[in-house]
Amino acid sequence: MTSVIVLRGVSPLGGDPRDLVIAGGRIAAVTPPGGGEHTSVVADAADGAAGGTRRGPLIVDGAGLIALPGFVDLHTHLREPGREDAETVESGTRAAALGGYTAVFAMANTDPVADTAGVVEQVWRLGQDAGHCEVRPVGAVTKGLAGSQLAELGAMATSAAAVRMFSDDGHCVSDALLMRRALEYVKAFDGVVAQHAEEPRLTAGAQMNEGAMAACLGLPGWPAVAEEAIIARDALLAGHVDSRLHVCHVSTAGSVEIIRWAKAKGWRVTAEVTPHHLLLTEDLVASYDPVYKVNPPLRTKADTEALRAGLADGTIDCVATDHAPHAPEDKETEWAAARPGMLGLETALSVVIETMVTTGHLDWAGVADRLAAAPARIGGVTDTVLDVAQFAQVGTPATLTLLDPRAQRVIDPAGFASRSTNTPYRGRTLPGVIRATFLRGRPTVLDGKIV
Ligand SMILES: NC(=O)N[C@@H](CC(=O)O)C(=O)O
Ligand SMILES: [Zn+2]
Repeated sequence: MTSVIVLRGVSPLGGDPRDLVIAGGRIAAVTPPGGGEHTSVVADAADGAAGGTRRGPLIVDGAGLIALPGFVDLHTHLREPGREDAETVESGTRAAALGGYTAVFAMANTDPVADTAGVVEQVWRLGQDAGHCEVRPVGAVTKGLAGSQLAELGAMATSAAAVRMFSDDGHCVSDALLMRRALEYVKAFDGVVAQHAEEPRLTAGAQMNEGAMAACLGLPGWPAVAEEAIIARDALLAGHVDSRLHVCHVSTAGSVEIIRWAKAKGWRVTAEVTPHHLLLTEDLVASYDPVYKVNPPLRTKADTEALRAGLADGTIDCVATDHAPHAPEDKETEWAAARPGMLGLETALSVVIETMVTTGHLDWAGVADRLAAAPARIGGVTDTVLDVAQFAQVGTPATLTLLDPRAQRVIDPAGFASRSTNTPYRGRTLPGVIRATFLRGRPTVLDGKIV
């Protein structure tokens, strides 16, 4: 594979077209778009950057494509070890690269649970071997996700996987003292505790959002307050011990208000929203199709609107997919028995365009911040720019994705790289197609296909 690449006529952050020359894993030159006799200028720049060895750069026709920094997903379930039938590190990171991602945080609710240095190192190594994107393992907060004893946080932080984010996701750390201790402990290595905010006593037996729709469908409700009470408590704890809290998959308007309040206090609280909570609402549950079953549940239109506004104004820092693959026997069953969770990696950008760009909530620089720079800051990812203003400048890492904002596609999981098919968007036409992804100057996706 050639080490010099020229991206011809791409629009960084949706701005004026440029030729980007990539060499040595970084942006080596940025020039006005060439073509014709300008080719040699670009090729010369590439040669210079490559140390004078002419190997013939790989030319990528980027006309009409927008270049954004590679996306960072703070919330991915890769299912390995334990449920390799639903997803593996290899298949999940392929899905990630095809979705424009260059780094994913692999959640700890595997089997065995990622609560020791051994398991997080195993996942990290599998990610290195697959090579489709960076894999950053998330360590469990409590042993076995059981919520009673802290896991070996320090051992995971100092392991080869260098864990910085800890979460019992799938479960809430509901014990306030344990949550306080975890927040205090991770300060030693600038870690962050990512909370799945769900007061379990308020959600026992819950099957969907609590409200009129649940009453109508005869399903036990999952009230907004079960999420909001934990977020408020944890924000207070994070403020009290001056540590970093990250709130997973925020789903209610009230949660947005609480996070806005916590940030105004100056506490170190960050938050993510999933694509599905930006787009989908609880009425879909009327079909009783378990593809719409997810934790936290799909909420109301008013909630989606508050989430969009919160993401637009930065109250919610970033988008995270909560990519949750499930095998057919766990998902394609009756509603009450089905596992919660939906796929996200291969459709996230499209849903963000549909809900945030088309609606005028975010421009492309805003998308770059919410999908790449902000999660990189929260997770401590260094290959992605931490400030979108630094993107596509000479010397910055060539970790980026190229997308066609005008192309539409009909979502069909048969074409997904994921091993699972539980997408709630099957049959929908959505905008935006990823054409290429580069990780430190190396193509992971070209022409919409894994390299
Ligand atoms: N979101 C879900 O509905 N499910 C996730 C767990 C989680 O993120 O809470 C899973 O692991 O399947
Ligand atoms: Zn969760």
